[in-house]
Amino acid sequence: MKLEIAVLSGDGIGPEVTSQAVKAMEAIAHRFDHSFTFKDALVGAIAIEKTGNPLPDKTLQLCADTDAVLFGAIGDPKYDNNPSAPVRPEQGLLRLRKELGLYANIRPVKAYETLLDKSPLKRKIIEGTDISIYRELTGGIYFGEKRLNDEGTIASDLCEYSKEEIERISHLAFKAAQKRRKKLTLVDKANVLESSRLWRKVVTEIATEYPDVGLDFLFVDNAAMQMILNPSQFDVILTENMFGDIISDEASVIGGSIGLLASASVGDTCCMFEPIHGSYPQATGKGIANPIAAILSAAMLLEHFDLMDEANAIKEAVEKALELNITTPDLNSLNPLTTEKVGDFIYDYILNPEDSNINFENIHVGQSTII
Ligand SMILES: NC(=O)c1ccc[n+]([C@@H]2O[C@H](COP(=O)([O-])OP(=O)(O)OC[C@H]3O[C@@H](n4cnc5c(N)ncnc54)[C@H](O)[C@@H]3O)[C@@H](O)[C@H]2O)c1
Ligand SMILES: CC(C)[C@H](C(=O)O)[C@@H](O)C(=O)O
Ligand SMILES: [Mg+2]
Repeated sequence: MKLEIAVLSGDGIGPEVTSQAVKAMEAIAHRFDHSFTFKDALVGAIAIEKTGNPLPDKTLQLCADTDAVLFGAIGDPKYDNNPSAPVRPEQGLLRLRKELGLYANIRPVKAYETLLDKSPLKRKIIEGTDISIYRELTGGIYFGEKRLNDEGTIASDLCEYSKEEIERISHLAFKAAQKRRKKLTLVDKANVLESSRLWRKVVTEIATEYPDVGLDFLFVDNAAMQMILNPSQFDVILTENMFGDIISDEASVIGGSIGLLASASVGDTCCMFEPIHGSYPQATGKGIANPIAAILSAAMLLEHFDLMDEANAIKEAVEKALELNITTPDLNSLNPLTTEKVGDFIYDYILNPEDSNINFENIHVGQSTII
């Protein structure tokens, strides 16, 4: 298959982890005889620095013209520490999602067998956890009208949803549940918010079209607690934009690191694949960022194009790396590897999964001098 992919590495650790994802895709192209072309473009703080715009027209055009977007991360303390900065890197990401119509953000959360003892949560609580979070991505409080009065003393962000916005992602979530364990949990705040009451009404109506899927509801505050107390009860979680942002970072604790959580953002015509983490500025250039979230985002890209064997080849390489403890310091404080070395191992394993010559011992040599 021929695919043209826009690569938006962004800021902080974005370029370090995205280059490992590109590398994994190059190994896939080689092994399965595909032609993947990668085209770099600016986004985020680096784009502001170079062009004054967090999402230059050229970048947006490239994303619209290519088959898929591989996104790294955006964000810089320069803007985080200056609340009144007139232009912000995050605006680039939000506009990109909106302009490409990426209304559904799918965030898988999994407790890997080999990492059960690395999570701060107890093994018996997280064992078997396999959740797919469907986060609405182009509506809600993120995109509602924002106001600040002239005195700068009163501010508001409008949380608005239309029936159509709720319907389109709900159908995707129900269809996903049908292929999984047939359970869908709507996470909302319907005891307080009018917008959540509309979500409940619309989702309840749509549920009649999917009689094989069990639907339940959970208030977001309770959901936050259940995620830690009993995460394996969840199958598909459907939720609005901000609740999905928050509970997915929380859910990343189950797997052991946010550096493992990938995502796919899809709409009717475009698609983008991004780790759920941010630009982790403290780690920039240190080689300590976990590249697996970015690499698994590339696997989600392949799945999107029905390249299932290819996606599985990436997932198997990742699982092998985790099994052999070939991981960055977030998962391996004693004998960590650099971002690049983890990427190298995954690259080699994709190319030669059967090759017993991949020297697992050597890969750890000299680590203390690298990190
Ligand atoms: N999609 C995105 O581009 C995105 C997402 C979240 C935050 N941000 C931006 O990133 C900047 C920093 O935000 P933040 O510190 O709140 O969130 P962050 O996700 O960048 O980092 C939070 C913590 O998560 C851990 N972490 C994150 N990525 C990791 C990785 N690959 N490997 C290992 N550990 C990892 C680190 O412990 C880090 O301190 C901000 O400017 C924010 O707006 C961007
Ligand atoms: C950086 C920010 C705008 C973004 C979001 O809130 O969607 C991030 O937290 C994410 O999860 O992708
Ligand atoms: Mg987030």
